[in-house]
Amino acid sequence: MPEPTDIPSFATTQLALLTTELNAELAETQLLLSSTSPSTLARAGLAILNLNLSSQRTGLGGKTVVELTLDPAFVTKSSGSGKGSGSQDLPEHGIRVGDIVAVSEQPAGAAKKNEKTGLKERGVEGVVGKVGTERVEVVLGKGSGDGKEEERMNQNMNKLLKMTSSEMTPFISTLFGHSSPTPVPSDLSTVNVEWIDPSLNDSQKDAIRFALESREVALIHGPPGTGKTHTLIELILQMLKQGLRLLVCGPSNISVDNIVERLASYKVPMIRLGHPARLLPSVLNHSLDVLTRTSDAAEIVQDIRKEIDAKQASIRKTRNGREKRTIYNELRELRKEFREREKGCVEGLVRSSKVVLATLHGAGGFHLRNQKFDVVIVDEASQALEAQCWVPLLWLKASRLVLAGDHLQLPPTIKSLNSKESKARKKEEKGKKDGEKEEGEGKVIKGMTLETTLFDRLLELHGPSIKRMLTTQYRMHETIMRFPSDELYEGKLVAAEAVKARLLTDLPYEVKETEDTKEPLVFWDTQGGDFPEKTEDEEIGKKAGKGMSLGESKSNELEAALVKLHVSNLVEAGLKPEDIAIVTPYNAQLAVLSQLLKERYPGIELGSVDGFQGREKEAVVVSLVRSNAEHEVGFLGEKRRLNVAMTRPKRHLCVIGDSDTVGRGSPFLKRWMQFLEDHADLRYPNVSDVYVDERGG
Ligand SMILES: Nc1ncnc2c1ncn2[C@@H]1O[C@H](COP(=O)(O)OP(=O)(O)OP(=O)(O)O)[C@@H](O)[C@H]1O
Repeated sequence: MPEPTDIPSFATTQLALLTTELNAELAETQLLLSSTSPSTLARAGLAILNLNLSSQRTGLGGKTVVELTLDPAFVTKSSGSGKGSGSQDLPEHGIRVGDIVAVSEQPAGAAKKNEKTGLKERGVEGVVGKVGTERVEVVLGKGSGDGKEEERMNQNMNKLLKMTSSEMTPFISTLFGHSSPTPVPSDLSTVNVEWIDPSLNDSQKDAIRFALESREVALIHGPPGTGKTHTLIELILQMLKQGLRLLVCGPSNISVDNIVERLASYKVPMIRLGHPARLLPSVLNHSLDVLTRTSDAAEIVQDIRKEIDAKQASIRKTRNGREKRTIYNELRELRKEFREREKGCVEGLVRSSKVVLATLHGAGGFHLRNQKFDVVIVDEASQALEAQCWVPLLWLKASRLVLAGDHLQLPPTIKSLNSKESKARKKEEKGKKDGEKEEGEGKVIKGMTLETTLFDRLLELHGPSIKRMLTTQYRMHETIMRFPSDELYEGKLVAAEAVKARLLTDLPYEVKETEDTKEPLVFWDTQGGDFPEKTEDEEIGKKAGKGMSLGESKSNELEAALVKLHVSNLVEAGLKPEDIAIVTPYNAQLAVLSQLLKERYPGIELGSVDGFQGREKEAVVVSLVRSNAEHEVGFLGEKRRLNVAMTRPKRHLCVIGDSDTVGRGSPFLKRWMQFLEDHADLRYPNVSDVYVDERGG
């Protein structure tokens, strides 16, 4: 077993890494805002220009909501639909509900001509509440409610840094490897559980029993399609039956909402903390903001609200100055009481709640101050920064933890991994002698990055005995599953009966049998150098700035033409474009593919591998892009990225790439290329194939 982690050193390292990361993020946004004009941002879908404030109201939680529509004076041919009534369709943009945005004054007149200098004024921050064809609604105020994410993570790491030995609970000691978790018997089949969901499979039941028996920490390892969330729902229900109080978290709002939605069907009374504009509409009824207005306890708060409204109306009727002043004084008192009662109501609601759900960051908010939970459960834990996980753990003095995730898919996205600052920091680390400490600090742990998650670290510290893996997968055809299972999951994955032999031709609508639709796995091998890659500066923020990067990227136009050929063959056979996704690791290739396909097949989904994690489709085409004489594969070399790419499809996976370049990238890639050669339906395309198609279609 590896050495226990020195806590001050861990905290010092995390603090340094978090600072580097924050600086990298700031630098990227700064660069974008200072070097890019508003109109360029708008072209990239990152801004909407020429908006007017059309209305303003008070929304949920007393937050100000502004509605923005296109200024009729600025309507251009490409935007408005000319309905005449003043409202016009907004131009194409990539702004979505839940995005954090700034509403700022647009440079006018002479300033507009000089707009190359970019948007210096950041404006008012808010969260997008609604997006319509003609209007956007923004809920003003800070996105995450209270406090910046970075500040909260830093506070927690500082707390760890200064932790005294009396504060070191057995739980924290286990999390750093200073003690081992209380052993759980390896055979749990005798543990008696009355299952609420009878359809659970054996590995899911085993994982739940394991988590129920564990005292400090349990990991539930859920490879692609194995029903990780499904398992967590049963675990939550079982823990509630045992009378435990639970805090359920995830790194993103969507990961939390996903659980709220599924728990709701079991009528579990629960509270979802978080900014209402960032929650799915289906979970709003469980949100603290709404419950504060609708629950029984809220009635007494509402009574005062009515009184305030009535008093306010009476001011308008009063001419007498003295009377007015009296009413103002009364109003002030009423408002104070309103705030106190609302606070009491909120506290009461949270205190009486057996399950509270929030993002990891949200769990550090003031609503949960001094709250005690028996177990903290974190879904998608391998997508969360470790410092994020410490927010609920330290703030709520947790003593028992369940993490669900898959450390063999992509970790959280880190911007600073290759930044200048991070390189400088590494150099500085190198200069210091091993074990050298600054006064009052821990030493910096070499080789630690923010990509190392709590899930990874715990596995490394305590070994596989602290986890249980789910092994039946409900997504992929057996042939698609084989390689990732053998390479990454010890060959343990089993395809569920219902999915293991499913083909495109078995879809509930008619798909003709062709040489493509009858194959679960197709490989177009472009080896030979006729399909070369190209290096280009990545376009900014294609599609809503997701995966926005200013670095250089790779594309491969001929390979993109092959993608188009394959897609058109599938569609010709009857497959709906909505059932097809194309994924590629390179944003520049995404742009090329988008131009080639989006207009002809609007329903098709195009995405980066990183952006497609967590998703699935009936048919997936993977464009590998790299093809060069030097056999360079760049970040294709990352196993976890390839794992995500190859485990998205249900019935059909088509890989397009140059086995000669890709196969020399790493032993893993070599084995994958060999596997495809042995098990996929192989095609060796000629450049003329795609040229013919281009002329013909
Ligand atoms: N025991 C089961 N029997 C039948 N279907 C199941 C079972 N467990 C999970 N599934 C199905 O498998 C699919 C994936 O489950 P779920 O959405 O819970 O997984 P996830 O953990 O959220 O996703 P992933 O496994 O991709 O991370 C769902 O369609 C779910 O209905």
